[in-house]
Amino acid sequence: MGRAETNTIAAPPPGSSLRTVPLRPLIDIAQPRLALTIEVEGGRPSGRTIVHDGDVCRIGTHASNDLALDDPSVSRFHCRIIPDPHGWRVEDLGSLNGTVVSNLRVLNAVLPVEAVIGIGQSVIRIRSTSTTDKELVSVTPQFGGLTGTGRTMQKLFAVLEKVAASDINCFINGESGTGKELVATEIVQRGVRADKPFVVVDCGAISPTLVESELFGHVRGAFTGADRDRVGAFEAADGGTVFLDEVGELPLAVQPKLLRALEQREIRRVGETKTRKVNVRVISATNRDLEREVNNGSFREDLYFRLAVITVRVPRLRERLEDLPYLIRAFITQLGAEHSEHLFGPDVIEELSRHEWPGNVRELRNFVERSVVLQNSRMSVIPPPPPSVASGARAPDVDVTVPYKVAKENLVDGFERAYVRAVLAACKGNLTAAARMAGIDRMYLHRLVQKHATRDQVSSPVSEPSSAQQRKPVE
Ligand SMILES: Nc1ncnc2c1ncn2[C@@H]1O[C@H](COP(=O)(O)OP(=O)(O)OP(=O)(O)O)[C@@H](O)[C@H]1O
Repeated sequence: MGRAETNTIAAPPPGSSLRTVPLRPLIDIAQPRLALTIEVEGGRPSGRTIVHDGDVCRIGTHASNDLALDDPSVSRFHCRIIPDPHGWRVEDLGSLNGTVVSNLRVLNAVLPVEAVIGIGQSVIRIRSTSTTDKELVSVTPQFGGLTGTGRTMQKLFAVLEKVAASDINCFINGESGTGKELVATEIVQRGVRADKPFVVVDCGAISPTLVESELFGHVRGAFTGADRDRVGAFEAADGGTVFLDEVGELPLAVQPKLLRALEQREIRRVGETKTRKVNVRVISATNRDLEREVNNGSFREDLYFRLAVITVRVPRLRERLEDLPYLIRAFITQLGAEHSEHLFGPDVIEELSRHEWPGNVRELRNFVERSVVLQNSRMSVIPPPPPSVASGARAPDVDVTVPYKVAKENLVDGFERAYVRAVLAACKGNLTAAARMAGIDRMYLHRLVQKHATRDQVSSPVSEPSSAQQRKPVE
């Protein structure tokens, strides 16, 4: 099992299976390293060099970047360089003047070991290496409810330990199903506010007109249907923590009010003039690219910095395939299905490591559950992912003879109907499983189903286990 004990490679080593993975694996602590030499900065010759160890390297004019450039033609958050199974990848963040590699403007490109990139009037030479002090250290694959053995997850656990010990606002970024909510829960449970209220608000599952009331409450008569006073999430969590899930969905109109709550530590219920003091820690998460949204003006920069005093990035499952056997073992234990370990032999792990996992750990968990139930772990039993998880979705056709608002409503309507139908079909009509797969609140999915009357059209029987939902918008 020697090869199973290092995980600088992405895929689980050949021959690994649940029976053969060590309980305390070893990781190679050598870090990927970038040397960035700024040859030209804002049109002027420079020559300064910075060395960046580890994860994502962010470049732009804002001081919070790993490489902050003095160049007015560079965007605040211009691009980032990300470690990737093929080396390093440069990703443009919707910058105004673009990112150029080998005379080509690129949105997303894998870099050679040595590359020159042009952004604005700056030129940066990038060389990738890795730190030389290789050493193998033993790691615990578990951090509370989070399983992860690879270098990225072990680094994440170390960061979470520090974030939990502090009381600052924290922003969690990662694709859907990577474990952001679990990360938030670990931070809270290990922090000083562990025994205080923890209120979850799923900003993506609330109608935009109701978000303000969900966050800050309202008084009777504030709007049609407000027939009694209502406490919002911030008041309900006083002394504790508010978790703003899908914070990227927060309407622009509500953003200044959230900023005020964070800066002044006071809120105002909708329909009321007096303010109320609150003492709340805010943890927020999104699978959207907030730096890109700041660049294009759909998310306020000042709010972003208030929320993201520290940013925690949760890696995609694809970036940490060495964790597959450990995750599967954890899910099997949670299911009490140890008798099904035989379903995940080396050939199955090998097959799973070739899958893209667009739904990340949630998709893997669903797969393990289904495999245990069906006693079949072949990939062919995985239904195709619902439409939203495809990242490179094609831009829709637009009809400019229809007013913008109507065209948008029609489009959203069609998307909702298609999504609900696909996710229910994928989960054989099980509403709770479908809500979990879609990453939305079950009640919200239920409302969508009613709105589009889609459930009747799903051929499989609908089952609704009575298990309580873990995540609800505040009541
Ligand atoms: N590292 C992990 N170890 C064990 N289980 C995990 C891990 N990451 C995610 N999961 C499981 O995967 C599922 C999805 O996790 P979670 O809801 O935290 O993801 P998320 O990133 O918040 O998703 P979304 O953005 O769609 O809300 C949950 O069942 C969770 O328990």
